[in-house]
Amino acid sequence: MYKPSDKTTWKGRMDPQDGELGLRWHQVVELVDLSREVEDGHGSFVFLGFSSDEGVWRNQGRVGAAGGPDAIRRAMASFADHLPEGIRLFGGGDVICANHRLEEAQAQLGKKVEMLLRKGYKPLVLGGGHETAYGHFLGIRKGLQVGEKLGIINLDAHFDLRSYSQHSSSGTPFLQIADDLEADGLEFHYLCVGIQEAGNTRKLFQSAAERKVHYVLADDLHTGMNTEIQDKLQTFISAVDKVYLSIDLDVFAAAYAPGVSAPTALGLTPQVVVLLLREIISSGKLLTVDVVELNPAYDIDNQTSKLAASLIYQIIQKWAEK
Ligand SMILES: N=CN[C@@H](CCC(=O)O)C(=O)O
Ligand SMILES: [Mn+2]
Ligand SMILES: [Mn+2]
Repeated sequence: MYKPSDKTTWKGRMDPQDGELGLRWHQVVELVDLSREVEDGHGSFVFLGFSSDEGVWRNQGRVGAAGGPDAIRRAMASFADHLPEGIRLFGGGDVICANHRLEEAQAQLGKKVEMLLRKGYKPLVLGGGHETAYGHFLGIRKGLQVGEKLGIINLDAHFDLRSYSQHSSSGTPFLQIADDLEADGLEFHYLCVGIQEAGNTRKLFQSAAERKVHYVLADDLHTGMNTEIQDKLQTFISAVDKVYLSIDLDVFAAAYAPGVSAPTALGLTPQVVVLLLREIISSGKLLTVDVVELNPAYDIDNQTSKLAASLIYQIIQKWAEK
C-alpha cells in the first residue's frame, strides 16, 4: 500500500516577514506522487517513508517503528532552508506495510527506490524497522549498473545477520541481501560500525566471520574518530563503486536515542557519527541512505526523532555538494 505525502505531513514555523531568507523545509519541499513515473531528479533529494514494524514484531521487539516516517518528517519540517542553489527536496510519501504483508511492502519499496535511482534522485528512506533495508536493497540491486560493486555501510549496534529460514524480520535483512547477491554471483561488501559485543551472540559473530563482514566495535569509537578507523572506512569504500548507507538509530547511546525498538546503553555519540558521515559522503560514492528503527512510542520529548532529522540535515547539506 502506498500513500503520497500531503501538505498536512509538512507543517512548521513560518517567518513571512523575512521573505525568501526566512524559508524552512516545509515551505520548500515539493510533493511527488511515486505511484506514477516521475520526471528526472537531477540529483534532487526525495524522502520516502517505509511505515512498518512488522519485522520488529517478528523479531520479538517492541513495536512502534511504523510511526517513524511521520515523526522524522515532523522533526525536519522547521529546518531552515540552506540548500545550495538548484537543489530540490521532494516528499515522496509512504509505503505502508498492512496486514503483516511485509514481503509485499518490501517489494513495493524496492520498485519505488529503483525508479528514483533510475531517474537520478538521491533517496532518503525513512524507516520503519530494519526490515526497511531489504526492501531498499531490492531497488538498489536493480538500480546498479552491470559490474558495479555495492558497498553497504550499516551504522548499527547489531549485525542483523540472523537466519531467515523461519521468517524474515528486522534482524535478518543483511543475510537476505548477502544471499541474494551470492545467488547472482555478486560479492557482499558489508561494513558495520558501532557493533555492541553484548548485543550480538557468538552465533552472529560467527555468521559475520563466515560472510567476511567488516566491523568496528562501538567501544573503539568512544574516544572519537581516529586514523585507524578512518583507514578502515577508506579501505572499505575504495574497494566498491557505490555505497548504500543504513543508519539504525540504536547505534546511539540510549541517552541520545531512547526512542528505538532496542535501546543501547553504551552506544555512540551523535558527534562521532557526524564525523563518520562526513568521511563516507566525501568519498563521492554515496548512492542512497536509510534511517531506521525510530520508535516514537518510546521517544522522550522527540529527542530521537530530532536526532534522526538532524542526521538527515547533515547528510543532505554534505551530499548536495557531490
Ligand atoms: N534489528 C535488529 N534488532 C536486534 C534486536 C536485538 C534485541 O532485541 O536486543 C537484533 O535482531 O539483533
Ligand atoms: Mn539494525
Ligand atoms: Mn540495531
